[in-house]
Amino acid sequence: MEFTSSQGEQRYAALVRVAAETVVGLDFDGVLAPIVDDPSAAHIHPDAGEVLVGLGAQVLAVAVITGRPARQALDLGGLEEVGTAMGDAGKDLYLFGQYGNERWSSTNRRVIGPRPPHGLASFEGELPRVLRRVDAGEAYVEDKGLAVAVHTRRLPDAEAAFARLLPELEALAARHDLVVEPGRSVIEVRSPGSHKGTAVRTIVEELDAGGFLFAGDDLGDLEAFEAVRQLGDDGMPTLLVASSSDEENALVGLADVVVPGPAGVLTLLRQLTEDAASLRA
Ligand SMILES: O=P(O)(O)OC[C@H]1O[C@H](O[C@H]2O[C@H](CO)[C@@H](O)[C@H](O)[C@H]2O)[C@H](O)[C@@H](O)[C@@H]1O
Repeated sequence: MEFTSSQGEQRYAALVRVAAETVVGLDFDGVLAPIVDDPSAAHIHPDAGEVLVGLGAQVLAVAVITGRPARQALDLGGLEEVGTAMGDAGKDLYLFGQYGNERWSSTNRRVIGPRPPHGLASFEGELPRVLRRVDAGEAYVEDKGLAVAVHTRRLPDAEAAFARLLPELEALAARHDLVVEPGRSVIEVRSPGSHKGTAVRTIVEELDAGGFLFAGDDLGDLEAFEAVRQLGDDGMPTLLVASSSDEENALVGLADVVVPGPAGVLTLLRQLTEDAASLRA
């Protein structure tokens, strides 16, 4: 792992000391699951389950905080099983789906969430015409129940299509009281209000956490980074981890540690597990 400064290294050491009170918050795509062309074909890294269960034994809790619908993340990640194994060891796995709009935990195994926002159905009705108008009629449209994600990754010139689409979708979303969440070759349209920073603050308060690690890779993780940085400014030991890629580096300059993709995230979490166990022994 590559610390971005000596302060980052000190933050890691401080977090190890409070591991038993620490919540580890993890994004899903790009952090636990490698990025693939087809969103429905994403899978959690093969080592993730074992790493998360080992980590769970050393920390207060593990929380997956994702833009995915909670049910989808549970299925693509095998997270029900991970939650069961953590539960057997007396620890909990938490899942915040759709940017904090949905919740699931290994103790309460139901996905809880709101109804779709007013305006989403009419937005979807107008979407095909807008896509065709900017020559993006072939974009993959992911219906997420509470949101819609327009993916450009599989279009011939994904970057140009993204640039043409963003202002159009911002305008259409605004007309339907919705907001856009741009990401890696994706523009998501959803209700305003909730974001990953809200999820971070919620779990800190609920569990009375004494430390926080968050790992992210994309623009949708910025609010979580801001929330964790605020916790750090207020005196809590924290660590911000950027899972790096060639396509998005917005988090790199804000992170304490930069790691190469999901494999790098898991290496760091293994190290944290070992260091926390050694200190406790
Ligand atoms: O918050 P996350 O867990 O990072 O979820 C954000 C979005 O991830 C998914 O899209 C991303 O991953 C796909 C599969 O690797 C990739 O094809 C796409 O280009 C990425 O943007 C997911 O499809 C979205 O619904 C999530 O909101």
